[in-house]
Parts: sequence; C-alpha cells; structure tokens
Amino acid sequence: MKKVLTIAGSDSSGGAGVQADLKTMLANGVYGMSAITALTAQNTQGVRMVQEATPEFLAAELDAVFEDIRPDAVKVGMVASPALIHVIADKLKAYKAEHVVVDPVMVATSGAKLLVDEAIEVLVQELFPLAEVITPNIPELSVLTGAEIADEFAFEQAAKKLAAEAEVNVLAKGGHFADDASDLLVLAGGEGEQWYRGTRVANPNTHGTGCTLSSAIAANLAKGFDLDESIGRAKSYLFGALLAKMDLGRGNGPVDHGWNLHGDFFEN
Ligand SMILES: Nc1ncnc2c1ncn2[C@@H]1O[C@H](COP(=O)(O)OP(=O)(O)OP(=O)(O)O)[C@@H](O)[C@H]1O
Ligand SMILES: Cc1ncc(COP(=O)(O)O)c(N)n1
Repeated sequence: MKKVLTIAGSDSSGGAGVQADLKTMLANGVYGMSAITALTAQNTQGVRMVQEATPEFLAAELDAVFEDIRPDAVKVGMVASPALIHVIADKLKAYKAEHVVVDPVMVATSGAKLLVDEAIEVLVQELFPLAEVITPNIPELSVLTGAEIADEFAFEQAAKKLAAEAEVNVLAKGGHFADDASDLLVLAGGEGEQWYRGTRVANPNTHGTGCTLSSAIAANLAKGFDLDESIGRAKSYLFGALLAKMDLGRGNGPVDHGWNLHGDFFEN
C-alpha cells in the first residue's frame, strides 16, 4: 500500500483541507496521513475562526509520521504563516520527502484569508523549490505573478512567467473561468506545456475542489504514475466527484469524494 501525507488545515465541515485530502486518498487507493497546520471552524458558508498549530507541534507531527510510516508522496495545502512554512521546509528537506505537491492556498472560496500576506514570499522561497508541482488557481497565480488575469491568454502568460521565474512545474487551474474547466501545466523554466481540457460540470458545489485535485495528484504520484498521467487521473476523479452532484449545506457545498466507492455495500 502506498502512503501519502497531507500537511494542511482542518475544515470542520469536511469538504476542503485535511478532510478532503484524506477522503481523496482513500478513494484513490492510498493510505492517507495528516499533519495539521491549523484548525478552522468552517462550513459551506464561510470560515468563522482559525487556530494555528504552534511550530513545535507541527514539527512533532511531521517527525512522528516520517519516523514511522514514510510517505511516498506529500501534499501541502494551507500553511498559514512564515513560522509554519519554515518548519515544513526544514522537515521535508531533512527527511528527503519525495513527490511533493504544493497547493498555494491563500484565500477560501468564501473570501477568508488562509495565509498571512508576509507568508507569500516565504512560500515561494522555501516551499516551491521542494515541489514536483505547484497548483495555483487564478487568483493565486495573479498574486504570485502580479498579473491581471482576465482571459486564457493572460492565464497562459502568467503560468509561463511563474514556471520560468520560480523554476517549478506549474499546474495553473482554470476552474474560475466560466466556460470550461481546463488547467495548464507549464514545466519548470518554461520547457514545455500541456493543457488538460475539462468539461465544466454544472454544479454550484465546488468547495474543496483545489484540495481534492492536489491530493489526487499526490496519490497518483505515490502509485508510480508520472506527473502527466497523475494530473489526468486526478482530473478524471474530480470530474466524477462533481458529476455526482451531492448537495449538502446552505452555501458552496462539498463534492462527493466517495463517488467511485459506492457499491451495494455502501448503499443505505
Ligand atoms: N464546475 C467545474 N466542472 C469541472 N471541473 C471543475 C469545475 N470547477 C473547478 N473545476 C476543476 O477543479 C479543479 C480546481 O480548480 P479551481 O480553479 O476551482 O481551484 P481552487 O480555486 O483552488 O479550488 P477551491 O474551490 O478548492 O478553492 C481544477 O482542475 C478545475 O479545472
Ligand atoms: C482548511 C482549508 N484549506 C483549504 C481551503 C480552500 O478550499 P476552498 O477554496 O474550496 O474553500 C479551505 N477552505 N479550508
């Protein structure tokens, strides 16, 4: 059994963050583990409170995992603050972590800030160099490049700029465009690019889609697929989770992470 670790925030409503990651890992056939960076009191309508882990506690979580069940891949989501990013970078380096997927989570769909402004530079300097791929959405790509992104051309240019400047593989997520759901991979240094064209599912419940995609990529990397194949498989899994059209909560609801597991045994 391959093992994957998520280093991310907890979402009490179960649709994003660590909860989305662990469900995604189960549904993608790997053993999931978690090191929690922050607790959020959150539901489909918004984030009410955030309680960060101390750097010492996060370090202890990471040591406990790496000293015992070594992950085959790692997904990094909400990292909250510079002090926590230092700990994550130090530990990933010390344990020579492989297949690191960094989702540079900055703001929840509901508008709540999940990363303090001073942390953005630290994220770029310390975590991006450790990543096999980073997965910014359009607003994150805009913050990271300073570019205004109103159309697909600007999107492509920004992704290329980031991949060239940060020297990291960039999967730019186009989920915030209205007409389709296509993502673009630009390889580090701008050496090649690949579109992952997706049909937009008419589903208003998209809470946690970014978390789900990045942890599905990590799960597939852990299983030995290359980056291209892992992204393709992750997008297919997410497409199914959106297509299941689960409808929970009063706001932007979660997707059905277990859509591919529902056999007779699970029927109620
Ligand atoms: N309605 C949709 N139909 C199909 N795919 C979608 C839809 N919305 C988003 N996606 C896909 O979901 C993934 C996440 O994209 P998005 O740009 O929404 O990221 P995000 O903003 O980080 O997500 P989150 O909602 O977790 O903040 C991408 O692969 C995107 O193409
Ligand atoms: C703990 C945590 N991590 C990440 C997200 C981003 O997901 P979304 O943008 O769908 O709210 C979130 N809301 N909460």
